[in-house]
Amino acid sequence: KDKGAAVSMRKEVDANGKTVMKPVKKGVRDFSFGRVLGEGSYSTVYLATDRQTLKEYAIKVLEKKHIIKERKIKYVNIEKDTLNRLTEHPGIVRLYYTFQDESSLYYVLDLCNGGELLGVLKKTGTFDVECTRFFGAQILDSIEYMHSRGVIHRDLKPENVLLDDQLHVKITDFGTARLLTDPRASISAPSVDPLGKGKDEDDNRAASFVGTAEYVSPELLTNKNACKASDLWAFGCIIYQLLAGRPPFKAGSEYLTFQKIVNLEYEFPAGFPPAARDLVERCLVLDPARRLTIEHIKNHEFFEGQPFGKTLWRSKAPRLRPYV
Ligand SMILES: C[C@@H](Nc1nc2c(c3cc(-c4cn[nH]c4)ccc13)C(=O)N=C/C2=C\CC1CC1)C(C)(C)C
Repeated sequence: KDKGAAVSMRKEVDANGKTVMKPVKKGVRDFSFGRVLGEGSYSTVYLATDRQTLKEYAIKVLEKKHIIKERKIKYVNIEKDTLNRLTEHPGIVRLYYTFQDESSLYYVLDLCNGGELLGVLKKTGTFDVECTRFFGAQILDSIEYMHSRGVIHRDLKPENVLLDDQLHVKITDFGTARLLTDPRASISAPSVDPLGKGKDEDDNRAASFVGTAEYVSPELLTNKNACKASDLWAFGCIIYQLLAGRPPFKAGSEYLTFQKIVNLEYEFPAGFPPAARDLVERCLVLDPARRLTIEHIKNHEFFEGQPFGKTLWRSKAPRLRPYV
């Protein structure tokens, strides 16, 4: 049964003549579908307009046949459970409702008109310190919320950071997230797991899943277990990339990229801002237990004077300027 908030109600008379209100389930016919916004490996995201309210949404469509054939049912359920867990934060793309027809599943979500952060970065090449602080603070605030709800994203990268029409951040793509069974579980370092069996509900996925090469944390490559600190490794890679215009670890093949990561082989371009350099160096630490925590990052010199929490999400985006 699809959860998700029913938005409109209708009157019905029940068996003993009493008038009762019933939620009306939205369906495909309630939307007019527009252009394709993005294509995932198992999904297509369309622009869509609600015919009653004329409100615009993004609708992610997943083909049931394809999901079953590719044995991705677990990923689909993880994504939906994650989206249903992460409901009230401005930095997380919001799931309004879901429905299905005989061929597909439909998720009705926030429309992020600014597209992917990677796309915006490619236009200016790099971001200056002010822009990097603005986007970095929002990504960090969103990671803090995810972790507080027992969610590890595991595949954070500029393609998965979307922007709304105020250029505010919306984190997306939770199919590869790891849901901690006990949300209060503070897995700050990978659980020691000598038998490599994995401990929680997604142990076989934990063992098998690896994120996008350039942003994968060393612990995921060495002992297969991602932890909350893995998202902060990715955060360090993203801060580096916003200022440098390219990720810190990039080689001709995935294998060579992995080698650079586990050997911590990267260097800063000349003129890289010193405070940002110090922050990145303290996030890109091989031992997850020694990596900066979210609290430390918020108090780091690079974010000096940067408001977090509600003020952050009300502030206007700075003009996008390259870091020259
Ligand atoms: C990362 C994702 N790309 C995208 N996912 C979403 C978009 C989105 C929008 C544009 C866009 C808008 N204007 N111009 C471009 C380009 C790519 C998008 C959106 O608006 N709302 C929710 C989305 C995703 C929700 C997520 C829970 C599944 C992939 C490539 C996987 C399809």
